[in-house]
Amino acid sequence: MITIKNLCFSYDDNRIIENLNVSFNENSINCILGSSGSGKSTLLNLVCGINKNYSGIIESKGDSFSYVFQSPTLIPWLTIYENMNFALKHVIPGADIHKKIEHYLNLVDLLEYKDMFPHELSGGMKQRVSIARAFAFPSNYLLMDEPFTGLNASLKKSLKEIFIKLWSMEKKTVLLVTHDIEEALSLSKNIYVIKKKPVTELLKFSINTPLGSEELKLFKKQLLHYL
Ligand SMILES: Nc1ncnc2c1ncn2[C@@H]1O[C@H](COP(=O)(O)OP(=O)(O)OP(=O)(O)O)[C@@H](O)[C@H]1O
Repeated sequence: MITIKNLCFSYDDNRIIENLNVSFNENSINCILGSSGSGKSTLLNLVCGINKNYSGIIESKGDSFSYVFQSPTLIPWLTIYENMNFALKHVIPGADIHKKIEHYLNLVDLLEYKDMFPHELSGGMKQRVSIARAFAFPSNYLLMDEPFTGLNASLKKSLKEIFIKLWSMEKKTVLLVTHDIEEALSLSKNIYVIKKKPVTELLKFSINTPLGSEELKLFKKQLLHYL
């Protein structure tokens, strides 16, 4: 569970978050939806401790995080296998690491590419490595910042399927930020909408039963109102 109490944060005079109270469901996918510049990445950076000068309380049990960003952050001079190894070598015992890397690369259908370098892979393949690395890392939380943005529709669909497959096998508490309503609806039952800047509240929508097409249209219209 991630719980945020009375959180305030500014970049100099630019107030981004003002007295925010929110908690996110454990072992579920929580999508944070907001327009560009509304403070989504800032909030993720606060949760994982990159942004430090805040007031208020951010509680997260376990405090270990994996990340997937919009552009895959792979080290160019290391192979795919070595990139995985680099991220995991301090947190996974030496005897287990080889099996673990191969297991996760296999899950994202990239085992045969393990000795290639990032520049030899497509954008979608590199993002699959990022997803494999994020799940291989022994963390409680997975923070995803626009992980499917900028990819074409079929690539986006297959990456989302891979993400859901790994998450269903090993549930982590996911905070995924996006400005894409369709993406949020396709990934999560828990959608938190940033209404405006500064962020004073996240409007929570829980979708527990599948929506009919008319309900869905209405719901999207309601969400668009905030974006
Ligand atoms: N390191 C920084 N220093 C100063 N201002 C920043 C910094 N990072 C972000 N900002 C400002 O904070 C505000 C929120 O930025 P943030 O990146 O959190 O928004 P976002 O919702 O993630 O946007 P996008 O969807 O475009 O990535 C913006 O006005 C931005 O200019």
